[in-house]
Amino acid sequence: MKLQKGQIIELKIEKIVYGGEGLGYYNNEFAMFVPMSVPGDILKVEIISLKKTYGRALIKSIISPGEERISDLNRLTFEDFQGCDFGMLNYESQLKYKRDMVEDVVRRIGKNSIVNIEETLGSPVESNYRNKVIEPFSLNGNEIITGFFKRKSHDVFQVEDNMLNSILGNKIISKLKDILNKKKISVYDEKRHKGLLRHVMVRTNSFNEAMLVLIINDTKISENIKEILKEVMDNFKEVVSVYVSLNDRKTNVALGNKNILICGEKTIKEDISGIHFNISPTSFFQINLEQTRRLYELAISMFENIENKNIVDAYAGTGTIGMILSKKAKKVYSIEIVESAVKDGIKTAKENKIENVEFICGDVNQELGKLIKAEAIDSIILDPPRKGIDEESLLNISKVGIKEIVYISCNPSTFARDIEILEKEGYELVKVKPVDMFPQTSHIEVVGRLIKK
Ligand SMILES: C[S@@+](CC[C@H](N)C(=O)[O-])C[C@H]1O[C@@H](n2cnc3c(N)ncnc32)[C@H](O)[C@@H]1O
Repeated sequence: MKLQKGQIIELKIEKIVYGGEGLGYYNNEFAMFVPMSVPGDILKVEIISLKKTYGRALIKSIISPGEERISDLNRLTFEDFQGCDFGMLNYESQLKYKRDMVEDVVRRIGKNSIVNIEETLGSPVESNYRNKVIEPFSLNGNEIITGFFKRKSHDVFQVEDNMLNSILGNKIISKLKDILNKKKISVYDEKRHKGLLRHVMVRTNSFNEAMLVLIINDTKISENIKEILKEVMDNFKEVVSVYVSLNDRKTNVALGNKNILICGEKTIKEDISGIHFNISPTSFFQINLEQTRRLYELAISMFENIENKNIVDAYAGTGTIGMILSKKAKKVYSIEIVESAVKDGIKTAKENKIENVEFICGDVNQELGKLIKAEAIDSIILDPPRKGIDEESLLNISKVGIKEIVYISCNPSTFARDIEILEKEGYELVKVKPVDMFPQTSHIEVVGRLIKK
């Protein structure tokens, strides 16, 4: 029988593939990918798309659950459980499949069949770990809501007490929504490019403090909006910093170019390794604090010896790794493209009396080549965004013969691609450790050590 979109079929899930979806074969031959499914599941699924050789389907009901499925089946909405596309798996299995995904890309894309992929380092905190929450506004009838975009769409679904967000973040957003609903503020409609409320962002820290950023489609801030934000601040002594971000562009990027402090502090603080870091609204900061401490410790332990070494921290963010390294290294050069992050880093270095870190504000693709030609660099740590590293930068590192590289990546595919380039240049990948920064999701961080042969 020819399959059709909308058809409901029975399917047994065989495995989880890279990207996190389950895979089953209809009639033992036609590949069907199913989000939030678990190997061993026998399911009723509805086909939502069909290609020549494969299709995608959503779970309608579970006939018999796979062994690794969590017992609380009621928690699941089947399509996308609170943005937790691995929320249906028990935690141990999440770690196992994440390791397998890293192995898959290192072997397939990185063409490395030798290196041992270690077990995933699990997170000590499995829920409510996000110290940054950013949610789009939407309307449900007349009610202002915030939440998640449905898969492959811009429709928003609301989640009460989201299980990834910090608990304080959830409370602040909930209060803000109450006030906005009372005041009947308009919500941004991206098709018409009209309406005010675009996103809300809340950063929280380990001192139980919060930064609130309201992102609006406007070029100025009305008194009404200022009053609303002050009311939120009056309700939460934890809120130490309030911003409005003006974003009147037609864009998917949440934060605008102008971020205006309404009240409180310019930055929120966080402590890692006894250093108090400063974080502005637009600066990158790792979202799972407890696991970040372990990630940094692991990455730094992968250097053979940092004492008296000159080290580059490329893609430095607010300078976290570089400043921890600077406790033992001779000198650290931190390269970062976002100006606010560099400013935060310079402020942190000053406040913590760190004098052997030099910040370079610019694009790694240009600045790294210049720096390593000018200075004798012993080692480098790379922590790029998802798209990975420009090939020219990798070739530059190799040309000057830097002996050891520690590479942190939040995207194993681009990590594997870059590793292959470095291996062709005479580097050997000697250690790979997946680190779970994002429990309940299929995202996985990976740290690798490379040495020049
Ligand atoms: C994954 S974050 C890592 C930040 C930092 N190492 C940390 O752990 O907080 C990547 C950083 O690279 C920066 N970035 C992205 N593209 C860049 C480029 N071409 N040159 C320099 N920095 C870049 C981003 O702004 C972000 O701060």
